[in-house]
Amino acid sequence: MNNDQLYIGIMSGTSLDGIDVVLVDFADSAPKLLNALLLPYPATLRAELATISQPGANEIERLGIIEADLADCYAAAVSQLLQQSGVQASQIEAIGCHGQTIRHRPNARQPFSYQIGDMHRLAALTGIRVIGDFRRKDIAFGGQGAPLVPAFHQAIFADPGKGRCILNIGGIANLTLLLPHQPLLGFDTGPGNCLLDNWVELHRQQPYDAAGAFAASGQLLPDLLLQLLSDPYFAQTGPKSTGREYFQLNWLNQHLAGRNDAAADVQRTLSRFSAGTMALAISQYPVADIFVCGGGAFNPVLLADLQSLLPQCYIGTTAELGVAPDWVEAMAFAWLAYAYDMRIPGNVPAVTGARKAVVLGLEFLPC
Ligand SMILES: Nc1ncnc2c1ncn2[C@@H]1O[C@H](COP(=O)(O)OP(=O)(O)OP(=O)(O)O)[C@@H](O)[C@H]1O
Ligand SMILES: CC(=O)N[C@H]1[C@@H]2OC[C@@H](O2)[C@@H](O)[C@@H]1O[C@H](C)C(=O)O
Repeated sequence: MNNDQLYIGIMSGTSLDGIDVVLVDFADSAPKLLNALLLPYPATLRAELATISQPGANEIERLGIIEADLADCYAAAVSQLLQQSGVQASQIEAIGCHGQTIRHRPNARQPFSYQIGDMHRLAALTGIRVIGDFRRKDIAFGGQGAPLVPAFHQAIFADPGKGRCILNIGGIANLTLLLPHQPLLGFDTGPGNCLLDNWVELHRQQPYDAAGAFAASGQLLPDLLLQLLSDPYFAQTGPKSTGREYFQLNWLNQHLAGRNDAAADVQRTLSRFSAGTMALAISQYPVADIFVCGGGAFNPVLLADLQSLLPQCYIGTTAELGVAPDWVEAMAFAWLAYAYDMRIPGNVPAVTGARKAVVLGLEFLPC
């Protein structure tokens, strides 16, 4: 008899670097990560996604094509994962697929968050049931629709003895506060890598600042730093969430207007700024240990800035808790699919601001 409870999680985040896909077994009380891979986006699709993430012409026509292209890429990632795992599609209970966020407007007159990718097509191509559309139900119940990973972080990373923070540094950074005898909390702190990526792409034609080398070559600009930190988002208390459509080059250029700084100095300052916004948020809570996940875990300049601002905290990565930082978010979406099947609520009202905890997601069948 086979007691496996195999789920696939697919995350394609705000950095637009590609598709993280993981195979997870939920048969035991601790979820087991069996296999994982990153499929980079083809350059043309990445460019299309970056364009459609901002208002532009002919959007509906372009969207239809991009949704199908995305499903094809997700299906290719699933196929590679199954092949390298020696597992058949028929052995998988379901795929939990986040989709690609192209707009997140939780505070609009009519709030919405839009994740694209044709989930019907993904189900048809893989022959596997897909659970998608995780954010809109939380918004329907008055929530921000994000962040959604705190419930999963609590399920696998909670420590009954010590105040723990799980800090995901993706394009946008979000944290989960696992504090003994206190309710689960979490929110988006603001930019993680997104402005660093934008700036290094503009000035060095690189998709990201590998190991923070460009930032390390510059000098901190304290007046610019103070100005960036004055954005009202950072003074707001949670529930709160944000997106790349807000923290992007236009936002930065407004702050740089009338200045003539060296590009490396701006990069140095952006690193300290991202770390500063995270440190400001964490310092409000009794946190002893911080475990970082997401691509920011591979930026030693960013992590050193964070450590210098929070000298009282231990800072490590989730690898120390048994999950490599690259795969935590995709695992969370495998878990959300599992939670859908088990009728476990995926949102946390104290985190998103929703009126109630609800089972998240929508099912797409391959038959
Ligand atoms: N070796 C490295 N050096 C510096 N930065 C890195 C390195 N590897 C990854 N990164 C950063 O991590 C980013 C990717 O992170 P990640 O995949 O966690 O983001 P995401 O999931 O797309 O975003 P989000 O969590 O906001 O949805 C890259 O764009 C880059 O900025
Ligand atoms: C709208 C959206 O896609 N938000 C993402 C983004 O990336 C990080 C941060 O902003 C977080 O709020 C969220 O992703 C994670 C997976 C979440 O929902 O918990």
